[in-house]
Amino acid sequence: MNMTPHQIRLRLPRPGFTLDVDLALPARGITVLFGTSGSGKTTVLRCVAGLEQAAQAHIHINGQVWQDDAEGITLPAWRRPVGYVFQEASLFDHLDVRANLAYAQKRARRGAGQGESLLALENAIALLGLEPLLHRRTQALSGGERQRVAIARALATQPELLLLDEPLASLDPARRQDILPWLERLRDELHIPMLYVTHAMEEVTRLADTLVVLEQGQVRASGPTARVLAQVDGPVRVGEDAAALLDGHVLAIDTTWHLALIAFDGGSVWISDPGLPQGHRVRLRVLARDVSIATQPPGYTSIQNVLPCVVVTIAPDTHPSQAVVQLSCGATPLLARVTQRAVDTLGLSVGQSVWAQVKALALVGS
Ligand SMILES: Nc1ncnc2c1ncn2[C@@H]1O[C@H](COP(=O)(O)OP(=O)(O)OP(=O)(O)O)[C@@H](O)[C@H]1O
Repeated sequence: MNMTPHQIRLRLPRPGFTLDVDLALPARGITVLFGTSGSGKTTVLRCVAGLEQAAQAHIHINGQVWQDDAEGITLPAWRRPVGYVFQEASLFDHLDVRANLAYAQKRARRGAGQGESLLALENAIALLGLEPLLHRRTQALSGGERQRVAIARALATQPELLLLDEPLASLDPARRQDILPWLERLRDELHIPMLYVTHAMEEVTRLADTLVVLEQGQVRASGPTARVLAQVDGPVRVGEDAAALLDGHVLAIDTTWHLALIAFDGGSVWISDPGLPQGHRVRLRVLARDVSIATQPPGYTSIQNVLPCVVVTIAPDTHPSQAVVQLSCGATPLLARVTQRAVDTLGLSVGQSVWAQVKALALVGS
């Protein structure tokens, strides 16, 4: 993948809080900024958009300098080609969906030809599936539909970077489930990077290609999501939620038993057939509590997935009876939560070859 340089370095001191981050965004895909309330996530987005002035900033996006204090360059907010999606979509209520989008398209950045900007509008409508809604009044939209319009509106301005600040936070759980597939589609199909703020673990595991964990204005961890989540001493290993990610694709479907075989870098697992076609990309969240360990290949077991792995680390868990074992299955990290007694009786040690057992029914593909 072409890793074009999108560099964001920001320093902003405030009383009792200093933002100090250095991020290199991949050319495309979703980089999630994750962290507790007050860790500085929104401030990063506001500084990048030019809505707030960092004391020192170096923001280079797609080969352009948006801000470089060492060079005395600061583009005003209105000249930065950025799309911004907020928690609440503030649409014009007196206009229908198409008119809301057309208004944004007219504001498309200078230099873009009329044809190019109309194409951006039509692409945004298609990407967010808005054709059936184009003539609806915005008051007649559900919360999830409003957010899809807000995202399309941001894309109609032909941004080079899309900023999304907790776009699902104001939606109820059912509406959130409706919109997640659209965000997955953006992640897979958009050719610009997205910086996405959330403190919801489900959005991290479903959407993030790259994960940046902020704590009190500082970057505590960053990197490919699967790697950051699998750090047993990392900031995201939270209680019952400790989990690893398997990024794979549908390799085969067993129609007799309604199972699908998902291949990932290091092996394959059976899951209940999610109804996706062969070759479709699938991301699986594997909770540490659903993984057990055997030191011999197990026979006569109901467990459908037995993966040869190597023990990478063994760390204490939140309760003294438990341990979290980081395993590597080929190139893919896995986590297993087991009892300290099991670690002792099995004589588990770093570097040992073991078999991870994962129940097929514990895995849900998306
Ligand atoms: N305009 C402002 N002036 C001064 N301090 C601010 C301002 N906006 C935010 N802060 C403070 O800066 C810190 C970071 O705030 P920020 O809103 O970026 O955090 P966040 O991670 O986005 O939080 P949340 O998840 O609650 O939205 C907090 O301590 C906050 O109180």
